[in-house]
Amino acid sequence: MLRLAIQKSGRLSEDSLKLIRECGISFITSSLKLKTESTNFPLEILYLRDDDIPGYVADGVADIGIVGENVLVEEGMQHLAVEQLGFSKCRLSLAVPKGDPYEDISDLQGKNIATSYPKLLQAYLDEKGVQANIHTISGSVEIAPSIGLAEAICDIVSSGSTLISNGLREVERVFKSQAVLIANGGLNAEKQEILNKLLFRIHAVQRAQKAKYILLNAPNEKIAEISELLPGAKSPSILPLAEEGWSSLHSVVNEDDFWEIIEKLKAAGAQGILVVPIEKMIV
Ligand SMILES: Nc1ncnc2c1ncn2[C@@H]1O[C@H](COP(=O)(O)OP(=O)(O)OP(=O)(O)O)[C@@H](O)[C@H]1O
Ligand SMILES: O=P(O)(O)OC[C@H]1O[C@H](OP(=O)(O)OP(=O)(O)O)[C@H](O)[C@@H]1O
Ligand SMILES: [Mg+2]
Repeated sequence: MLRLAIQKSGRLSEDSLKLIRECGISFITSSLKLKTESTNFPLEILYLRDDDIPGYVADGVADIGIVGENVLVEEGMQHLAVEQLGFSKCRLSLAVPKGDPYEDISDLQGKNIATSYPKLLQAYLDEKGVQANIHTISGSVEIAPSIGLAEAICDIVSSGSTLISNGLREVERVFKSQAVLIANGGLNAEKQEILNKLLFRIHAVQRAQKAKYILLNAPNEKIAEISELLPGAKSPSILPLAEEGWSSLHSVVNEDDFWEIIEKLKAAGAQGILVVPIEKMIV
């Protein structure tokens, strides 16, 4: 049985559980139970505070975990990282009160900065050759300037709405983060095999998230031109339609460029274009 540590409640929780479920792994959740076993995969899930996850994985209390890269690097545990998971994307940024005449990082020389990430911030300031006083606080960092605790803050930003609500302006991006899967380096062969199976499923889910299945109708004389626009997994499937002289083409397109491809397909004579999500994708 492999032990997975995930955040009990917070910004990582929902998507961590969603990923495990999309891998076809079933388990029963209850807000009171801090440990559950999957009913169809050799996995036990521990629900923890995110800050504790890297330490537990390093000590072998948990075998694997899901945590933000910001926490992992802050705790000096980046060697545990297995791979990025593509959710809980955010950045660690410096911000000052919006009326502050900030021009560049040298304006923070000798200032007080409140943060929950003193090591990441110190590394950034060192790199820029700036000396400042770092005040470590564990939460509600955005309040610090308005209560006279610091002239600037360094905290997690995603949409930026918390900064705006607190009259702050983002001035420097210190670190880019997303959720990452971490693992203990000394897993035995049995646990490593379970992890490999889990990774195989995660990759199938991730590939599917980036891809769309596309179906369209085209006159036969346009098939070659349209096929060129549809790289697909190999090459498009072509099926004859009941109507003479027409075919249906099926393929896979990348989410990032499908709008552009669709414009080109229409211009090339494609009709009845359908784009549908893919649940799993194995190559
Ligand atoms: N607004 C956000 N958007 C996207 N990701 C975020 C956001 N805020 C934080 N994160 C990411 O999610 C992780 C967990 O954030 P959260 O705010 O839930 O942590 P926390 O309050 O320290 O939780 P815990 O109670 O488990 O200690 C952060 O370390 C960061 O990687
Ligand atoms: O840029 P935004 O989209 O506004 O997000 C940023 C906020 O999100 C996180 O806090 P969260 O809401 O998770 O609360 P917390 O302080 O309890 O961690 C983070 O600490 C910021 O305060
Ligand atoms: Mg925390």
